[in-house]
Formats: sequence, structure tokens, C-alpha cells
Amino acid sequence: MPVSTRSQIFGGQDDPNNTTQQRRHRIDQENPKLGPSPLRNPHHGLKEKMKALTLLYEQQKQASMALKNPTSRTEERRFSSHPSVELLGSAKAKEKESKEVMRENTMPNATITRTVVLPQSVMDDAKENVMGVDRIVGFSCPPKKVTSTARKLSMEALVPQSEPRGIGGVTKTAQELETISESSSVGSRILVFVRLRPMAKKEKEAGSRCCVRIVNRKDIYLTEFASENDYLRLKRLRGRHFTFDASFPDSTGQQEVYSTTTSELVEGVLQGRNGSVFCYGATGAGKTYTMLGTMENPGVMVLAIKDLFAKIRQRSCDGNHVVHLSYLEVYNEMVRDLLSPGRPLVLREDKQGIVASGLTQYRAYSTDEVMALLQQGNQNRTTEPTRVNETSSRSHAILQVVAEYRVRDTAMNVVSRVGKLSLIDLAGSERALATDQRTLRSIEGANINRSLLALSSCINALVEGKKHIPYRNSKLTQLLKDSLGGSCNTVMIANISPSNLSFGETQNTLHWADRAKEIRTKGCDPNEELVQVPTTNTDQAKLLLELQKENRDLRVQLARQQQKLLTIQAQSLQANSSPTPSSATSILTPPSSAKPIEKRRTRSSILAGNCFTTPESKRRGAGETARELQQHLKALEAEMERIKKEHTLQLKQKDNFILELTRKLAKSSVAGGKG
Ligand SMILES: Nc1ncnc2c1ncn2[C@@H]1O[C@H](COP(=O)(O)OP(=O)(O)OP(=O)(O)O)[C@@H](O)[C@H]1O
Repeated sequence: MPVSTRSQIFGGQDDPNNTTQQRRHRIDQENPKLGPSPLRNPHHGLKEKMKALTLLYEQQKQASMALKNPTSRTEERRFSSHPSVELLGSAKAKEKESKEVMRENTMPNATITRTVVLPQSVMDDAKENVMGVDRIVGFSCPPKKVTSTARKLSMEALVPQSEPRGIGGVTKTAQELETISESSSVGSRILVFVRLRPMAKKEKEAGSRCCVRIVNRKDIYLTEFASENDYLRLKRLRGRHFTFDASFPDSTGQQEVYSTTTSELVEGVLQGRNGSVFCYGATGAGKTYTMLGTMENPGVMVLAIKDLFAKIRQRSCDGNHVVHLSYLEVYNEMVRDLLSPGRPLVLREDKQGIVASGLTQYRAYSTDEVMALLQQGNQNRTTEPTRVNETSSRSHAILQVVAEYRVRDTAMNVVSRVGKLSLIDLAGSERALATDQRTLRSIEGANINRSLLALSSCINALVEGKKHIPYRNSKLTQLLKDSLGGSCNTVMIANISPSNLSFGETQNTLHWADRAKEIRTKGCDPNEELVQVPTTNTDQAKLLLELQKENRDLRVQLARQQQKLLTIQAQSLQANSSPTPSSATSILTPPSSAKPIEKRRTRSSILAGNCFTTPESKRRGAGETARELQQHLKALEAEMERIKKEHTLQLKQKDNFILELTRKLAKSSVAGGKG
């Protein structure tokens, strides 16, 4: 109902101060020409109105009590491990929410018509998709109540959402609030964020218009026409208004996306909690940009790893942290190791969950090393130009970082905490026509859609609270089992394009993301276990063997890195002597990446400036490429030197420790012999 209708309805004698009556009288006096206002029976429907007013008053009371109730905040403090996180955003939202409820309930007339008045700030924000000054530091969007009639997801055109929501979720009833506060103690909800990418040059050239409006950093309106500003009408259009934990306009930087979505998960991982972040969206919507980014604007994967190592450095210099890394892709229903390409891997279930047997677990010591590994992994990832995206990822990529931390508790027991962070860049959801019709591409597309369809079935089953969740339907869902239904803090970032040419895909993504908000993962307790400190000779001997093995591994890693550096140096020299474009290309391809039979593109280095292959880079002169290579080589040399130093230091420390342990062992065996 339009806003103006409210002011036209005047209260009768049920108005406590009879102010509307006086106002009406004043208006009549001031405008004698208009004549007297139509007479109304002041007692008409008084009882009903009183009843409705009392009911609303009760609801309001319950709502404010629910707001005060600290248990209802469990939802927001889902990742409460970080003490410095303030819930400014949510506090503001709650304040706004209670004001809104108050305003509605204290309206002079008790007609139960829920007309939502958009606050001025919202209308102002609506003018542009630009972030305001204050940052989003917390989450406050509770999930919609799960109903048995919840709409099923489909990867094809979706039926619009059943009921419109209020602005920022302000139209919740007290019962809903109670349900939320009760259920929040059961587990944690998947947090869902949406990121809008800037309009691409190609889209502009094709004359496309922006069809997405982000308001208040949460609400998203899908409009077919850029000029459409009537948000009230839009809100009533079913399936065109969505509310998320946060929505990022096209001007949002990578750091902001990282800190809002993932930084708390990283903190949790160091406390032994599992965390997952996955990007979903149509092809070319910006998933890889968000996850991987470029050299100038690194994405979530890179920022998370940097942050993890920075936090580890702050905590300890004693080597109590061990970080392992693995990087795999699911391509055409096959799982492949991106760090050490070879035969497809087999999935099996063990006590840690679903694991890919034989997957390289690389021990990482520094951010630089991880960056180099990421670069190597991305070069091995399957990408292919499609009509929509020059470097479209044809596979789902999963980077897993496992951090183990050993600390002493108050009773001086050694406690080991293991946290796992999974960062997932899904392949683009797409329609066959939007990409390509060639055979290989259609098989790929079918497989991509198959796994995404399997993912949507799992989400449907989880949302509907079904006992059987069909994880086994695809490799992707098996690998995501932990993230969706396990004890894990999960974040989903849905990427969308602003172009009206992608309206259908955008609507599909938003519906799907909206649905994902309803998934609850199990409560996430830290993975902690007591470590048996070796007391007997056998235990010490075991530890000694383990340490020696670790040292051997470290030496092998060091030798491999040196070998790689030498190869790059040799290739660079060769490039300098005959700088032809073909030799330059061969240098960009790492010696280790065995190419499969089908034509696969490799992403150019994120360290070299951009993780995407652009047509310009191909056109660049050989001289320029050689110069770039020199710079790249220098950077690599410096990086190698640093890694070498770190490794040598660690080897030395370990050698000393082994020596000490051997001495102790010898002593105790001598003492044992004497005894
Ligand atoms: N937020 C952003 N800011 C600037 N450029 C962006 C942004 N998001 C995406 N892009 C650009 O849009 C293009 C497509 O993005 P990207 O490759 O990340 O899409 P994608 O969703 O991973 O696609 P696919 O599923 O096909 O792999 C790239 O050129 C990328 O640089």
C-alpha cells in the first residue's frame, strides 16, 4: 500500500490524545473552502480497534523482550571467537527494527495494514550502489523461518519466491524472533553475502544496462530497467527483492570483502574450528576474481593465507604451528591434485571426513611459499575461453589449509588444536547456450551443471531437514559435505553481474543464495585433543624418527625449490638470447605441469601481475616479455633466498633438537643398563 494512505486514515476516539481529531478540526478551520470533513461515527468499530491495538501492544512487548534476551544474540556471535568483533551493524539494525515495529504499532489507527515506510537513509542510499562511510562489522540477518512448503531449487529458470520480505528483515514477528533465538543454540547458520561486479567493457559495448540496485548494504533489488526507482513497488514484485548478511556494491574492494566474510573464519581456524568459504555464481560473474584476485588486488584465498601467517607470527615464534596445504580441482567428475598433477584421485571417507587419497599435503612455512604454490596450482587449473568469459574456470577448485597448533593448557598438558579452512571457487553455473556448443564444452558444462545441481539438491534436503542428504550424487558435494552439514562455520559469496543481459542468471543466483541462508551447520566446537608427551624410551624414539622424517622432507622441498630456480634461470638466459614470443610462452608454462590431451589454458601468474590471460599480454613484444621475465626472476630469486633461509633455520633447530633427544636417549639407556 502506498505510504500516503496512512496519513489519510485518521483516528477516532481511540486516539489516546485525540490529536488527530484536533488536527482534523484545525485543518477544517484553516481551509474553510474545502468544507467540513466527512463525518464519521467516532464509535464505529471501536472494540475491534481496541482489540487489535492490545494485540499489537502485546506483540511489541514480546518483540522488545526477545531483543533484550541475550540468547537471541548467539546467532550473530556465531564466530564469537574474535573478541574485537563488534556487532555495530547488527545493533544498528536491531535499533532500526524496534523503531520500525514501534512506529507501526503506535500508529493512530489500528488498521492492520503493514505499510513499510522506507527510511530516508535507505532512499538516499538507493540512489547509488556506493558504500557509505561506516563498515559492516557484524551480521544481523536472521534466517527466514523454514517452512515445509519451501520452494525447491532448480538450476533452470526459477519460480519466484513465495513471500516478500520486509526491508532488512524488519517485518519479523515476535514469534519469529523467538524461534530464531531458540534455534540459534542448535547450530550455526551459513552466512550469505552477495558481491556485484562492475559492468564489463563488453557489456557496455553491447548496450546493456544495470539491473541490480544495492540498498543499505543488505538489500538487493532486481530491476529490468535501470531507471526504475520505485522501491516500494519493486518490493512487492515477487522474487525481486532479497536481503543478505551483506551485499557488496561494485565499488567494494577485495580487503573489505575479505574482512567482512572470511577474517573471522581464519581466527576460528587457529582455535581449532573448521571454516569454509565458497563462491557461487554464473560464468563471468567474478568468482575467481573474488577468490584469487590479481597481483594488485589479491583475493580471499591470498588474503586469508597472509592473515593466517600474520596471526601465527603474532602468537608464537616457537614453531608450535604447523600449516599444511592442499589444492585440488573437480573437473568432469574427476578429482585432480593441482599441486602435483597426475592420475585422478579417489575419494574415501575416514574419521576426518571425506578425503582424496594421495592428495599432496604441502607443509608451508611462509606466505610467499604459499603464494608460489597457489600460482603453481592455478597454472594447472583447467580454464577455457567461453563466449561469456575469456578465462572461464571449467572446474571447481578447493584450497584447503590445515593449521595445527600445540599449546599447554593450565594443567600443563600439551593440547593439539587442528583447524581446517576450505576456500572453494566453484565453476560457473551456466546455460549451454550462454557458453559454447562444442562437444568438449558441452560435456564440461553438463558436468558442471550436474555437480551444481547435486549441490542444490543437498541444499534443498538440508533446508527441509531431511534425514538423507544426497552428498554422494557428485564429487563436489562429497567434498563439501563437511562445509554444508558438518561442524563448520560456512560462508557463501554469491557473485552477480550488473548487466540486464544476465538478468536470468542473476535472479537464479540470488534465489539460490537466498535459499542457502536457511542451512544450519552443526555447532562448531574446536577440534582439540590431548597430546601424549613422550615419557618412555619407545615414545622418544618414535618422536625422533618422526622428526628425522620431517627433516628429510624439508630437505627434499628445499632441493626441489633450488632445482626450480635453476630451471627458471636457464630458461630466462635462453629467452634473452633468442627473445621470440614462442620461447617466452614456454617459460610461462612450468616444467612440472603435464598437459592433458585436451587443450587447456593456463592462468598466467598472479605473482606476475594478473591471474588472467589477457589478449594484450599475447600481443606484447618479446622484448617486453623478456624484461618482465627478468623482473619475475629477480622476485623469485629473492623469494627463494628467503625460503632457503627459513628452511635452513628450521633444519638447524630440528637438528639440535634431534641431537638433544639422541643424547637423552643414550643417557637413559645407559642408566637403564646400569640399573
Ligand atoms: N569485483 C570486480 N572488480 C573488477 N573486475 C572484476 C570484478 N569481478 C570480476 N571482475 C572481472 O570480470 C571478469 C570475469 O571474472 P571471473 O573470471 O572472476 O569470473 P568467474 O565467475 O570466475 O567466471 P567463470 O565461472 O567463467 O570462471 C574478469 O576479467 C575479472 O577481472
